[in-house]
Amino acid sequence: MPKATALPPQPRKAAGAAASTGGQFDTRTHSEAPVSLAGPAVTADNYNESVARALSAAKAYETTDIEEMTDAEFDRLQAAILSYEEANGITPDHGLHTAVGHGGAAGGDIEHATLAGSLDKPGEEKVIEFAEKHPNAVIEPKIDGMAIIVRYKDGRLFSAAKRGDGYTGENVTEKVRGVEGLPEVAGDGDFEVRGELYLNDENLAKANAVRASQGKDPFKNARNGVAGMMNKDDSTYAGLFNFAAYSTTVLDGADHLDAMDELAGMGFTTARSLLPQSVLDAEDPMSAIAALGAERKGLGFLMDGAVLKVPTAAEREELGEGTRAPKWAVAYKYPPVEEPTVIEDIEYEIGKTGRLSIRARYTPVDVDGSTLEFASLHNVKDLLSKDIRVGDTVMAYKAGDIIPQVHLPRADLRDPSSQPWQPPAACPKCGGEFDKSTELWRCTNPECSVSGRISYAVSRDAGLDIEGFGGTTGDALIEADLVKDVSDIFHLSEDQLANLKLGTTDSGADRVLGEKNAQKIMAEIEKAKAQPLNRVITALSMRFTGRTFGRRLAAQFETMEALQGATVTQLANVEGIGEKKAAVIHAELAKNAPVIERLRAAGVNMGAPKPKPEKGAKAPKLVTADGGAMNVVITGSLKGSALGSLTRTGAQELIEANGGRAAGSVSKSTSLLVCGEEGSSKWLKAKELGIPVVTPDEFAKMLEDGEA
Ligand SMILES: NC(=O)c1ccc[n+]([C@@H]2O[C@H](COP(=O)([O-])OP(=O)(O)OC[C@H]3O[C@@H](n4cnc5c(N)ncnc54)[C@H](O)[C@@H]3O)[C@@H](O)[C@H]2O)c1
Ligand SMILES: [Zn+2]
Repeated sequence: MPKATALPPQPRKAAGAAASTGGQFDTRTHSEAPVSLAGPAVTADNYNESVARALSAAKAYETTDIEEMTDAEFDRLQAAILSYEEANGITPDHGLHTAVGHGGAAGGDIEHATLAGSLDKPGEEKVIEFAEKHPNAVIEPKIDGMAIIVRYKDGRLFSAAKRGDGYTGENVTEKVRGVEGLPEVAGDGDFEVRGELYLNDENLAKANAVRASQGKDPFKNARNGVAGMMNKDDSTYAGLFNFAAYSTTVLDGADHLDAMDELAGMGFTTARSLLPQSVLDAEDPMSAIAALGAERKGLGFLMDGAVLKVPTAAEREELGEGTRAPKWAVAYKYPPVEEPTVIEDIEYEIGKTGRLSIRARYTPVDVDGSTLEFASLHNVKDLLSKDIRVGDTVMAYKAGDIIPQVHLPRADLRDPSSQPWQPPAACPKCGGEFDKSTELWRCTNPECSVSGRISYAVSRDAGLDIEGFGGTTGDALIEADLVKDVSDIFHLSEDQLANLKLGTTDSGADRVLGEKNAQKIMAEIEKAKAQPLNRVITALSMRFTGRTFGRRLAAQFETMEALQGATVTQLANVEGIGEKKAAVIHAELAKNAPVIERLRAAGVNMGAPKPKPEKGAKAPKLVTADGGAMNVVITGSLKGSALGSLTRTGAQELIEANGGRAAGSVSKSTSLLVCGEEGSSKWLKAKELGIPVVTPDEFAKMLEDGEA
């Protein structure tokens, strides 16, 4: 079971960022040493098993959409195997380091004219060395998909094959006809084009829509998508690929750049044409590589590296081919954008708006240049559907390069005794109940969050009755720190409201409250300044000053000043309050003095002493024969009656303004029941106790005529 950890308040984030995740956590990265999941070194004990694991992963990688490990994990495992073999003089025959495909690919029925090899990825130092040795080398994007070798005969697409084992490959001709960037007709000659079959974001989305319609999980990424789609016998994904060429025999003996231009002229997409080219500076090749890498996000397709190539045919000939890759090119692979790590805890926080945010804390891990430690987990539903558990191995990545996320819990690495995560039963901050009506759970305790307090303060029934202030608008004001307590409402400017950011539109523009709405709310705020004192007291959201006590305190002290000056004993004498509550209210009043002062400064009603009844003035209407206040209970709907415009609190205020006392339930001490529904439980009780019952209309008349 994950333990619930209530966090100390976190530094604020921009409202937009918080809104996009529903999260409140500070997601800054962290500087502890990252974890490496390289696994144990390869030893005599695990050598065979390590090779088998690598071969199995390579096979799955080549022929299915299943990724048994990440590329970085695979590369580390392969390097560990190689170094064990070198240290022990082993000459392996498993094919993991030879030809292509890391032993994963089988040959096929199409023979390649020349070796369809891989690319050497020698690491930064060797890449720099290569650039220094070949100052005329060009740089181009390395697209992450699947290599295909396409042959044209008389200018018509004749065959297409996978790379296979480097010598022969599977025939995929019919699968690639009609693919974007790969024309069916090109000139009139015989030639070969090699290039990458890949998925841009648009085609990945389309392919995933196909999968969704078949009830299948989406592809994990575009690379796995291509492998999975090429493996299918059906034509479900026909046309949903992209193609970009990176080598050709179309111009015999020509410079690489000319050959690529020629292809582009024939209607091919070339790898070079996909990205604005940076020029390779032999003195500082890494800066050009970094510049190309900086374009990675927002490209709309996967690019996993940069390729440095010697462009002239003569030099290529001279340098020749290695056993698995040409010697005239090298690739630099960009650091992975996600890394595996282990979830250590699932943590909760209740934000200012009362929303539950959930995040995972995991073993710190280096991803694309920063160390990550936390991931936003969105909402309860999302977390349950992903089935992420404490102890799980997950992939950590940066979403939009700011807010880290995790995905893909690895069921195969899961401790068999691990338990599914359980959402918290109650608010971890106050123990209150959750409102689960939307995906972002919210604590319903008004005292638990700023938002809870503010929505209570502006509510029509209990508070200052300010319309248009709840929901999104209220939350946005709170997120933007424009409203921290009720007094801030009365110091808002029309400009602040008009420019309040409520979210973003579909096209990414800011959605603001706007002038018209701002004017309406300003008018509501102005009107609220005249609300009766009892509502102002209640709107302060102090403990024990809800509707009923708000009214009793207002009736007793008449002005805010008098209430603030009241001693604990004076407060305790108010009906129903008593010593204990009085001490709390006294302390709350002192604590809220600055808020009250700001309300006063804004012109909010602070009450006025009641004028002494003049001689001959009418006596209050709701008094008993012995001069005490009548206990009046109002129940049922007031709609359609003479009291129809009143809320429950409004009706209770009316009773008290007429000298009565509003009560909630019928008992022996009830003097009168106002009830429009014969036969209701209160009506029956009143009849049973012999208490007079009047309809709302009769009651309104009573107050007019003074016939109580
Ligand atoms: N996750 C796994 O389980 C798993 C298993 C096996 C291999 N792999 C990954 O596969 C990769 C190894 O495959 P590889 O040997 O084919 O190397 P590679 O795919 O990294 O590089 C060679 C390929 O790059 C492609 N390419 C893209 N743009 C190019 C351009 N502009 N010019 C030239 N070539 C371009 C070509 O298809 C070429 O065949 C490694 O990254 C490894 O991590 C992963
Ligand atoms: Zn709470």
